[in-house]
This record gives sequence, C-alpha cells and structure tokens, in this order.
Amino acid sequence: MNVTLGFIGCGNMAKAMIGGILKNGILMKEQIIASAVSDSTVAKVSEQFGIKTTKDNLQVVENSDIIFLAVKPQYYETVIHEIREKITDNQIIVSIAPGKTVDWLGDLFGKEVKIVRTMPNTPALVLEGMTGVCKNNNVTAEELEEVCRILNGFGKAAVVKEDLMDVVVSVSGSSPAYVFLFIEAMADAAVADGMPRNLAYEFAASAVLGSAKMVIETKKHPGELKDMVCSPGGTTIEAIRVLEEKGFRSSVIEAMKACTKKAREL
Ligand SMILES: NC(=O)C1=CN([C@@H]2O[C@H](COP(=O)(O)OP(=O)(O)OC[C@H]3O[C@@H](n4cnc5c(N)ncnc54)[C@H](OP(=O)(O)O)[C@@H]3O)[C@@H](O)[C@H]2O)C=CC1
Ligand SMILES: O=C(O)[C@@H]1CCC=N1
Repeated sequence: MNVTLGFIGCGNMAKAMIGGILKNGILMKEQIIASAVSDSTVAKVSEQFGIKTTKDNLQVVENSDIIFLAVKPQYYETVIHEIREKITDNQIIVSIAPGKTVDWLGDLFGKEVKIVRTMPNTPALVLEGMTGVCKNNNVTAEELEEVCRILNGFGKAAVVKEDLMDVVVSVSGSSPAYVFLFIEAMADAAVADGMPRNLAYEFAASAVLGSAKMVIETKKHPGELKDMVCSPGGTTIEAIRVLEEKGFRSSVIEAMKACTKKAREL
C-alpha cells in the first residue's frame, strides 16, 4: 500500500498493530512512524520494529496520511488539542479508544476532519485481530476501504453501526483478557492434576484455538459443537454440569455487560 501511517502513543495496542502490519508486509517499516512520552518506549519500539519513533506528536502528524490515536482515552483531549491545527483535509484520524464517539472527536478537532472510529484487539500481533469500524461523514467509502485494508492486514475488520461500538469493546477489544484468564484457569487445573505447566498451557491454548476455528469454519451453532463433545454418561457433561452450577455462562454475560457499561461511560 502506498500510504504513510502514524501512531500517537505506542503501547500494547499500537505495538500489536504495528507488529501485525509488518509481519503481514502490507506496509514497510519506512512507512510507519510512532510517538511516545518516555525515552525508553521511543528507543524500545524503534529497536523492536525498525520504524521511526519520536517524542514529538506533531512529527507524526507531519509524516502520516493516516494517524492512529493510540493513547489512553483520558489523554485524547490533550493530544487532539496539541495536533488539531496541523491536521489537513486529506488526513484520516483513526481512533482506537472505547467510548469516544465520532461526534465527540469531531467537536474536539473543531473543524471538518476525517474520522474513523475503531475497536481493535491485541491478537492483531499474530494476524488474528478483529476490529469493529465506523466513520464520520467526511470519510468517503474509498477512504474507509483503505483503512479497512490496513485493519484486514492484521486480521479482520467489520463495519458496524456506531451504537454497537461499545458492544465491540466487550466482545472483541477486551475479550482476549477473559480468554487468557480461561486458558490460565484450565492450565491451573491441569497442573493441579499433575501436568507440567508449559504442557498445560499448550493443551489449554490449543483447545481454545481449535474450538474457535470450529465455530468459524463449520458455522455450526456453538451449542451443537458442545453437544458433539458431550458423550452420554461421559466426562464432558460432568464438567458442563459443574460450570453451569457455578454460573459460568451468567458470569461471562454479567462481566461483559459491565465492560460495555464502562465503555459507554468513558
Ligand atoms: N490494550 C488493548 O488490548 C486495547 C487497547 N485499546 C485502546 O488503545 C489505546 C491505548 O491503549 P494501550 O496500548 O493498552 O495503552 P498503553 O498504556 O500500553 O500505551 C499508551 C501509550 O501512549 C503513550 N502516551 C501517553 N501519553 C501520550 C501523549 N501525550 N502523546 C503521545 N503518546 C502518549 C505512552 O507512552 P509511554 O510508553 O512513553 O508511557 C504509551 O506508549 C487506549 O485508548 C485503549 O483503550 C483498544 C483496544 C484494545
Ligand atoms: O481495557 C481497556 O480499557 C482497553 C479497551 C479495550 C481493551 N483494552
């Protein structure tokens, strides 16, 4: 692709996206620049990815066609005030923050700016990211497609109505954390029953990976896939019985509702 990409903020999410983009080869390292506050991040990121890094956010703006705002939501106002004068009509701003609407972002810029609102997740690093996307009226269909090509480069992107973006936070942006917790818990149980820890992580993570692929590739209902594992009078249904008794399903639902609620409040 013939575009330059800038990241204002270069923490966990920006690094996952940059890592994915470079791994996939959709852009070269010379096409990417990133900024951070600390000397250590600037040095580490440049060493890790070979991209240009800076402590000056305006240098990112001056050198990028597409600018990802990759700071925490509470720093959005400061960063936008810092860069807004320098943003031109042709540049595209990509937000990755929960809760920040395209109207809120547009008001802060105080002028007509092209804004794409996204919610990515860290599996971008291994090209298995899933990103929700919406845009404001200043972004053309072609420009949205261009941004989606980048997002698709490290996984998949789905354009959704803006009022679903807070739900995307809980089902995608935040969800890898619950899955990691689940993998950790399964591995702990295996360790408790005598399996060496590294082997336990490999078994638990492979089960999650394989099960996810089955849902996506077979397109069967997850309940049907679950039933295929539960032999009558067998081992699995015993585990399912205990999970239901302990409120596994409703714990996940309640946790995600809390996550969506928090996103709406940010
Ligand atoms: N982590 C995740 O899985 C996901 C995160 N997000 C969103 O991505 C955004 C970033 O989150 P995350 O990567 O986790 O956060 P991190 O805390 O890991 O990274 C934040 C980065 O912003 C930099 N920074 C802070 N203030 C400024 C500033 N004024 N100018 C330039 N850079 C600045 C920090 O610099 P330094 O390193 O020097 O401190 C750091 O590199 C948030 O809005 C978050 O909600 C969205 C989806 C998933
Ligand atoms: O925890 C957070 O607030 C960010 C947004 C989605 C994932 N991480």
